[in-house]
Amino acid sequence: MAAQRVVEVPKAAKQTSRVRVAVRLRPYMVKQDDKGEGACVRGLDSQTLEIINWRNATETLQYQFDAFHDEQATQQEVFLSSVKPILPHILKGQNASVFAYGPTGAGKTHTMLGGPEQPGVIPRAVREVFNLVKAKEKEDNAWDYSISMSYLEIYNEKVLDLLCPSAQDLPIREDKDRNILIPGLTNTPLTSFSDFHTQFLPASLNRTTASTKLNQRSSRSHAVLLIKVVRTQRAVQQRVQTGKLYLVDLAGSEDNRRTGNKGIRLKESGAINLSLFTLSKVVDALSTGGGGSGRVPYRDSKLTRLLQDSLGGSAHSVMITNIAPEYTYYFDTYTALNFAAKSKQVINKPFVRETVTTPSVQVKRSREEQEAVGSGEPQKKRLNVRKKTDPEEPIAPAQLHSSTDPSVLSRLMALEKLLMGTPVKERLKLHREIQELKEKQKEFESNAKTLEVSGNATTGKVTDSRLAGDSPLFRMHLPPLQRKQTTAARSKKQQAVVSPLHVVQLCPVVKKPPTCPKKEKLQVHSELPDGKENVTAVGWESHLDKLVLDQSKHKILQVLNLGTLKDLKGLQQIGDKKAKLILGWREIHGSFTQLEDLTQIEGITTKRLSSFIKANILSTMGT
Ligand SMILES: Nc1ncnc2c1ncn2[C@@H]1O[C@H](COP(=O)(O)OP(=O)(O)OP(=O)(O)O)[C@@H](O)[C@H]1O
Repeated sequence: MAAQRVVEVPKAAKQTSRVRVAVRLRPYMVKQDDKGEGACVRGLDSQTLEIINWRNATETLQYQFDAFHDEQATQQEVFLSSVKPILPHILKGQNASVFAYGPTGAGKTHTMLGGPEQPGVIPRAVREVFNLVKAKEKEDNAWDYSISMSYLEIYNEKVLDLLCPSAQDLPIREDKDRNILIPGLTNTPLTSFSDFHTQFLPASLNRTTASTKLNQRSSRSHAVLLIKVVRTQRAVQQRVQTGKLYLVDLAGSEDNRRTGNKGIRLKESGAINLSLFTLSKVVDALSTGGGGSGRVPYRDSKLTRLLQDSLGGSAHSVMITNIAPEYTYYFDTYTALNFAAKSKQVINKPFVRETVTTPSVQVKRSREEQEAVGSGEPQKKRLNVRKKTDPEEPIAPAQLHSSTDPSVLSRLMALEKLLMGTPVKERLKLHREIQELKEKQKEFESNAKTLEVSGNATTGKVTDSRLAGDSPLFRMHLPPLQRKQTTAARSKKQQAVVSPLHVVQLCPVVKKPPTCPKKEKLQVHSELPDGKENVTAVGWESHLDKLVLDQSKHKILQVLNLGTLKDLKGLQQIGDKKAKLILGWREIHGSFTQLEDLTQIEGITTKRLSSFIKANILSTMGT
């Protein structure tokens, strides 16, 4: 019978570890922004960046992360500051993960993979793992180390083995100790870095990529490289520790109006956006302590299921959010920054994965080993008995790293969304709730400020304008970040800094006449009786600033693609029947690429569509 026991985890290893978040801004690419409007985002220092506030082009929103890498940052700098520090953990039986997140074309693959001239995080990290193992072996010969790799992609919700491309969709399983396993996935032993190179490069070519309007070689899948380090003690009573390093290049979040995706690209895009949406829900749940319900929706997509160990699980995680400076990317950048800010609240609980076996007794192989088909895994007898963790257990509340309470902010954002499509009489109620949340937020900010003053708040997210005068950032005398040739009215207030998710009244920059079109809004009815179309005045859009108009349309599209039945019914001119038809359409076709797709729904003609768009946009303005 096998003798086994889980070794007591050292106290230090039980410490929680926050997901580190770095943001990398890629250089400006003129081609992608023919209008030459300049950058909409820029760095202020090694942790802080600012982006123009879409609600008021004369203001900027400021974010602070663990690291900010500007457009000049080299691959080496990104690696040294954001990735290298977490690697030693995997030699101690802990998990680590690095994943690149961001809109399509913002530089994720460049960061993770790079090229022969500028190798990215993946080759650098693997080389470093070999260096660390070598140094350990020299320092102490009581342990044997072995390194192996697996490489897979998640494409259209299928798990495909990149080291064995003929393999079919692989299942993701969980063993009794809550370890995530992929039976049948190739696990190749590595003897040196050049060995890795030989295996990895051809496998990378198996990854699914295609050309979209925004990126000639756009990754259409999430690529996950797994480097496993197993160390075995040479003593009679063998201790075996297994550490895993996940290096993940996520597919880009996509706005199909801009990617120009159609057909198969559109289907891929639906799968990509769905899994990234689930990822954001997981992060949301983790950063708000399980959203109150204690359930983290890891199982809702293959990506999150696989990353279960890397987010809120047992790993030391680093998320590198890639962003692009061009105006065309503005809303993607804004969304990515808010997602990244949320990820900072996720707390991981690292622990050592160690087993002890008595070699004289025949050892029963663990399920993981049994399932590692053709793995060529180190042949040492070992059991991966891991300390039991419950990935769906309620999460400890996140530490206060920010002057912005994430739960309040999420709720505010959700309310804003709701407000957009709520009939006038119901808005009063929502307004009241928003007021209350604002109060709560104010209170939270003042608490955070007190913490900052006492030197505790070292990694806050957003700088409040009231703190701006004290901030070193404002001693830099940078010229205001403004869109070139903007149609926005100039305000007397220059470079004010606001908390990004404050609910501010959305008032369009009006060209002529200079008033908000409130009256027109009042003529909008909530749902038109069948057959009677409310044909609205021509040219109303010309009164609104294009940025505001685009943002409003984007918001409507978000509700159409992500909203529940209730959210959909909250939209102007959408009743129960149409809301259900929209849900049905989504089931079959995936996401709406543009609002015009609504005409594919029974009963929505072009005229009705324009009436619908107008009603919903104007109702937002009137709040
Ligand atoms: N820091 C950088 N320095 C120089 N070029 C960069 C940088 N980041 C990205 N690029 C270039 O920008 C283009 C798009 O980058 P990349 O393919 O890495 O984007 P991506 O985020 O992986 O996109 P997708 O999600 O569509 O795969 C590439 O030509 C890449 O070489």
